[in-house]
Amino acid sequence: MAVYTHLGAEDLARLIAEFDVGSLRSAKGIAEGVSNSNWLIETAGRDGQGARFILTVYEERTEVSDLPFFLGLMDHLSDHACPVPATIHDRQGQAFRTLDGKALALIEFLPGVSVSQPTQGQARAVGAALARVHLAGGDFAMRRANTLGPAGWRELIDGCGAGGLEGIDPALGDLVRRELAEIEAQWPAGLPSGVIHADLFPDNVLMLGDEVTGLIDFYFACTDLFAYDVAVTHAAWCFDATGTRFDAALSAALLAGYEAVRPLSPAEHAALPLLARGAAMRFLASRAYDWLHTPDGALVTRKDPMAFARRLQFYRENPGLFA
Ligand SMILES: Nc1ncnc2c1ncn2[C@@H]1O[C@H](COP(=O)(O)OP(=O)(O)OP(=O)(O)O)[C@@H](O)[C@H]1O
Ligand SMILES: N[C@@H](CCO)C(=O)O
Repeated sequence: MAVYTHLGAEDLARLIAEFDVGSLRSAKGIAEGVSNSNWLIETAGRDGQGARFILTVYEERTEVSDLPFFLGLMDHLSDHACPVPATIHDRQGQAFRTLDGKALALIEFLPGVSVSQPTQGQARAVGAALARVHLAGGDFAMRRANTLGPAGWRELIDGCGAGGLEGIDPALGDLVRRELAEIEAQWPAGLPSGVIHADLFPDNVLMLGDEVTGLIDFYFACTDLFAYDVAVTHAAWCFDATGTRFDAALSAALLAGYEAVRPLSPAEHAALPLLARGAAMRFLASRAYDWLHTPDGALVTRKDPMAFARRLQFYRENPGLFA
């Protein structure tokens, strides 16, 4: 359950009074999510008709110094007609506050649910929404380096320690070392870049039918290659949860949706096979690290690194996939 911080009723009421959203009516902890603590907040609203918000308390994984980028980007994309929640600024105009040493933000509530078995129509809509984010980020002034690019993957893998990967699966160490070296050596330079989401998994997309109603969780967003973001989204959407079954129809729909809004250049197309191996490596590395470092008895469910080792192998064995 992802509510790591305890906030009493009085704390919450005092906190909500710092925003012009009406008085607190209810607050319920949200079980989904692993990084931060989230509550669904109901208030009287400015007009007394009721209003809903998400309250996020940022835990260790989110650097407070990155919040101006993340929250500024959400506001920017929301202003540019992307389905992204805006942040509610407090009465002093601040996008985030601190309480007991932790940063927190009040965020617009968006309707919709996260799908677990996407349809082609939904994959197409997600591709189009991603392309809109890439275009709308064009005049966002702030930059943030991708801390989970190739150098960050190597750090995570090194952090798994001698024999760590083999403890997860006997063949994992060899696969990762060989792939990491190849991906690093061939990583493309000079492709179009800008603001990317970098973690657009189904659980970070809210949908109603085929409509994308919310893109959330911008806490890995950064400045990097657009085509890498396409590859991340491809790896996240086009396989079953175990990474065993690739769905070619979802893949075609996702890419067609993206290209209907922002066509990929020939160089971006050519780079996709390698970028997809990189995307699989990114989640394999963070999941393997977490797998080995999450204490027994922790409240969060560890995510299976092998689901991305299988994707990595699939991308490696099918370089013609994006042709
Ligand atoms: N703006 C929003 N509108 C509606 N629901 C939201 C919104 N933001 C978050 N949620 C709900 O809260 C849940 C947890 O949010 P989120 O995924 O951002 O948590 P997290 O712990 O930061 O993420 P992660 O698990 O990816 O690290 C989501 O699955 C969604 O149900
Ligand atoms: N979306 C990621 C978690 C955030 O990095 C995963 O499924 O591993």
